[in-house]
Amino acid sequence: MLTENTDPRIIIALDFPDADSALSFVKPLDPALCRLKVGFELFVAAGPALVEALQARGFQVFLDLKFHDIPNTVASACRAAAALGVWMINVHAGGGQRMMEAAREALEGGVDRPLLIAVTVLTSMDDAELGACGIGRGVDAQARFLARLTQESGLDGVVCSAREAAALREDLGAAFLKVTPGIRPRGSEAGDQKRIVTPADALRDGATHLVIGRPITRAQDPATVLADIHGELAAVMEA
Ligand SMILES: O=C(O)c1cc(=O)[nH]c(=O)n1[C@@H]1O[C@H](COP(=O)(O)O)[C@@H](O)[C@H]1O
Repeated sequence: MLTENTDPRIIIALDFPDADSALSFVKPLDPALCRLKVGFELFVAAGPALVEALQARGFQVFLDLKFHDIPNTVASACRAAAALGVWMINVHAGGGQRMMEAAREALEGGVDRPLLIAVTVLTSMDDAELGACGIGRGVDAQARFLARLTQESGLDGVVCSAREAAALREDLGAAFLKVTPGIRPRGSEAGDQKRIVTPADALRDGATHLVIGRPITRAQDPATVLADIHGELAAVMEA
């Protein structure tokens, strides 16, 4: 049997409308082979009870609520998220250094505190879209800039595209987490993602965790797609 008991680097994005569909989806999945990401849609619909139900089934949960507000509000939200016993939480790096430091300080001293990471530039954006928001330096430079700010604020890592992972490994080291959505196995549809990368290339370029949603959640046989991706990653690690 395929196992990766220590630190499954694949995080499945559970973008489902309600608890029942999420729980029936995870039934055939092995918690040794993946973690689960609960985002806005599912958390708004199903709340902390769903997070607890997933944890009771043995899964570690990344609560992806991308907090972005004044420092005091974000710190309180992070404290509330940590109380759920989740594995990872996130904020937007664009909230600034004081906001990120407040988030980190809110988690200090907790037993088994969640990992805290910050979103740099969304993987759905390209240079043109970023430029239209008034940021003309381009996606690569902006992601590097915000990742450095995140490290200086004392966080554990960033959410970025795997396209930026190699540069961030160079800038900030291999241990700084690079959690990469926009992963697309060869032949799967990009959807709304602009900066996509295959699982093998992401790992090769220094992604520490791969967030994968629709290519697994919309597959006919999700457990087989997950096993195939593990096979692709194992080949990179053995090479
Ligand atoms: O923070 C995230 O997880 C995130 C950041 C980002 O820049 N891009 C991004 O796609 N995500 C999330 O990653 C998941 C990607 O899902 P798929 O595009 O279906 O693989 C979604 O749940 C997004 O909310």
